[in-house]
Amino acid sequence: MTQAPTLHMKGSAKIGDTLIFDALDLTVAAGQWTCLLGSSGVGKSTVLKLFAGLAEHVDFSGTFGAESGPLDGKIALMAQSDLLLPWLTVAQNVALGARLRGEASDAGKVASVLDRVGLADKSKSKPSELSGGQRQRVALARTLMEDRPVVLLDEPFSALDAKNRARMQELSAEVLEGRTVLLVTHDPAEAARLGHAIVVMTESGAQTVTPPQGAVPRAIDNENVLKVQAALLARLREDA
Ligand SMILES: Nc1ncnc2c1ncn2[C@@H]1O[C@H](COP(=O)(O)OP(=O)(O)OP(=O)(O)O)[C@@H](O)[C@H]1O
Repeated sequence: MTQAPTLHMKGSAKIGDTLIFDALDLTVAAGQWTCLLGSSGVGKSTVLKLFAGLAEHVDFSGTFGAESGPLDGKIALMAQSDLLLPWLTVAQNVALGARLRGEASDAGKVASVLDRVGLADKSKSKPSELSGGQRQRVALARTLMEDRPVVLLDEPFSALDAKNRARMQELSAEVLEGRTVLLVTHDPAEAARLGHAIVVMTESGAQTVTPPQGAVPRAIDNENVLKVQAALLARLREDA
């Protein structure tokens, strides 16, 4: 894998005549998890789409990118909607990246990743035969298949039950260790568990919140994790 870069974004974004965010100054440190929270509609997904080069509809003024050079081919994005292709099986959807690049897919790796997300028995199913949480785990598996130094995750665990959410957080932290990860989440507990850095986005910028100490994923019942979770929830309620 190429060295994981630091990302930055500084500026404002409009869609048509509507200002989406202003004076944003965001740094996503190399090889770490940065968790981005904030009210619905404040522009979190727009930030991810800008980094991924998928925001043609957005009028951005400012600078963004990696200090080390172009991001082309370095990013894996897991979007909010799962974007599974309905005519492909689960295994074929997980292998889609390789297929789109005209490469042979690694069947062993696909089987292993599906096993780790708990869907080994669904590999031949079509997306329409899955629950919402199962579909989200297929989309996560597809993202984890990609060997990219930058990984952008837009509410990747939002549809999961509590047990699977904890498991998928742990799996993602393990598989994505050393990569630059920007995770959009509405869940203060998730941010306190996974964030090396925690950023709350508002219409007028971004404020950092000090994360708990310790390696990620942190224990859910750790006293400092619970304290940061509570402080973060209070902070988010101020913006509501
Ligand atoms: N294609 C589009 N055309 C017009 N407006 C858009 C488009 N995409 C997003 N928006 C608007 O831009 C704003 C920011 O959207 P974005 O999806 O980035 O917010 P978000 O913070 O990720 O929200 P949520 O937490 O609800 O997912 C919203 O007001 C949304 O309505």
